[in-house]
Amino acid sequence: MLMTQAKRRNNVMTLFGQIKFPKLLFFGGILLTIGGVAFSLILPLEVRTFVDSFKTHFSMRGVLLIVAMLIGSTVFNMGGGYVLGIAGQRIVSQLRSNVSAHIITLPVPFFDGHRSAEVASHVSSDTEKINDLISSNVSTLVSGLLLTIGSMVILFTISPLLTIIIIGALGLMGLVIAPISKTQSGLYHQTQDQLGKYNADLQQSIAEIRLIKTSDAEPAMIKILKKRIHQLYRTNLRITLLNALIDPIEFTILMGTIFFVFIVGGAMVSRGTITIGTLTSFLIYVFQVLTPIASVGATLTEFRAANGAAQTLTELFDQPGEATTTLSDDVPTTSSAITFDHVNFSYQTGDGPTINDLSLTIAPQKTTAFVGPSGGGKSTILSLIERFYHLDSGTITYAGRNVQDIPLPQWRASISYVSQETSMLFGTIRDNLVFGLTAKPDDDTIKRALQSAAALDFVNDLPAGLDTELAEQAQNLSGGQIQRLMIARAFLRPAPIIILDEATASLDSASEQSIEDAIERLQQTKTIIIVAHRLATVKNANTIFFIEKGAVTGSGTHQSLIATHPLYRQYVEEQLV
Ligand SMILES: Nc1ncnc2c1ncn2[C@@H]1O[C@H](COP(=O)(O)OP(=O)(O)OP(=O)(O)O)[C@@H](O)[C@H]1O
Repeated sequence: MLMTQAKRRNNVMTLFGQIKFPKLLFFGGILLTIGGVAFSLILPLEVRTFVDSFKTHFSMRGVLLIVAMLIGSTVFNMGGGYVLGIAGQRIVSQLRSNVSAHIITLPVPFFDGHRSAEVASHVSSDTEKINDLISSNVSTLVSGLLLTIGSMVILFTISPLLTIIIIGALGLMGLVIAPISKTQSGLYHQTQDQLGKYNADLQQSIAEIRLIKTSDAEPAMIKILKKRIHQLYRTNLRITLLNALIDPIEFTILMGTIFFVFIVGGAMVSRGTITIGTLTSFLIYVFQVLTPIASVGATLTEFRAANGAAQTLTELFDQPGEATTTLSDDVPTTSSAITFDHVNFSYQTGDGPTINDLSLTIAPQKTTAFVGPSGGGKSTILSLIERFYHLDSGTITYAGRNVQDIPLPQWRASISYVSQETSMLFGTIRDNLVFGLTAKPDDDTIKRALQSAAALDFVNDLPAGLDTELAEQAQNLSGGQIQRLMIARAFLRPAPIIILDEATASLDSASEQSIEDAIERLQQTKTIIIVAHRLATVKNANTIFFIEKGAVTGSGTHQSLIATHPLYRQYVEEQLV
């Protein structure tokens, strides 16, 4: 299951609360279906008159009336099905767009706890299940229900005894099918989860294909995938078994009932209680009632499948998203100090605190660096500045104002973030450089940013320049080239704070030097925050904080730390800085 807590409620109806329900289309479709049902209900009465007229004459008028009713019922049912289908598509497309938008607003901790491909698989396949339900099954259910009620009323006026036989058959059908359909529903939910896990593993293996090959892990990965496929196969086998049971059971009950009605009805005809026409019309009603009732089992199963799918989607909607107020002009343009005041923070993994009573000030229009042993909490400090996580206690202030009080979009717009991961999207180099910018810069501005990031030369050398399409994960560029593009992207954002998290790790020394020069120029107007393992990258920083176990164990310039911090000095000696 995507989320752990299953709730007792009608998930499909809860899900409809998330959208603007297309009432006009829905009720229009139902009205047309009712029209179709009305024709189907009158038809057997006309057949009765027609059959009974055989004794005296052959009624051509009767034939024409029956044909007209058949056409009427077909046209109305088609119209009803089509209009309800449109309503279904509207609902599903709204659901898809709402759930996609909601996922994008979910906070970072949600993604720490869920595999992205699993979530994506749920969203696409679960909405498809709702689509199946609305576009095909709602009209079947509505017409089946109306036809059954209408037919039963008419049947009762024709022959209460025969009607009781049919009610008995219906009860039997319900008793047999209800438990099967309930089991099927649970199994459908299970397959959705298993499919999600299989998709996640498959996507991960494709994304990490180089790692798999270099680790000689093909057999192990194939084994994992086969295990997932086997689980899915076993669940689907159980569904297949239940499907195989349902149809013959329904057919036997249907045929048995018709045979029984024939016997009892035949006896009534021979005694003269009813006419042959009445028996014929009765049998047509029986078909009309039992056929939808037989498919009610399948429809209910589909409804349960959709309900299972809807459960995952409602749970997804229940996850609170981050505030996404629209960006106003209130974006800070000048730099101010960022101050951590007794900040404590732990990840939800329960591994204890990652940041311990951290107090420090990042000076405006200066370069501040964080260094220290791996796992010490440097990237976490950056995530806290970005407000990816909530603090356990303490405050982070900007210009004396608690950053929690600054609207999130405004705060994020104040920061250009270059992460350790090579974050490039599909599209051209230009698309990637201007990603997220509301005012699209012209080519000259883009080229200046590329120049500052020491990326202009290689972009110019590409066959299509700025319009070069990037492969998945930008595999057609080198690690250093991607990093330079990410830095250029940060330079293009009009943000007063620039965060570089190991952003220059894969650069050659010439590129690194030109980026250091660019940073020095930027520092006149912006606050630069750098995390780096290579001390050569940070030795010119105005302040360096040495972070160990989530706390500052030393701070100052490169020279002062060499003098005061033995571990820093040891790093310097090891790295020959
Ligand atoms: N998303 C996360 N969920 C749970 N724990 C995390 C998460 N990110 C980091 N941690 C843990 O928090 C601790 C600090 O990690 P962090 O990445 O901040 O360290 P770092 O100093 O930046 O390390 P490095 O220099 O290796 O990048 C580590 O123990 C890490 O395992």
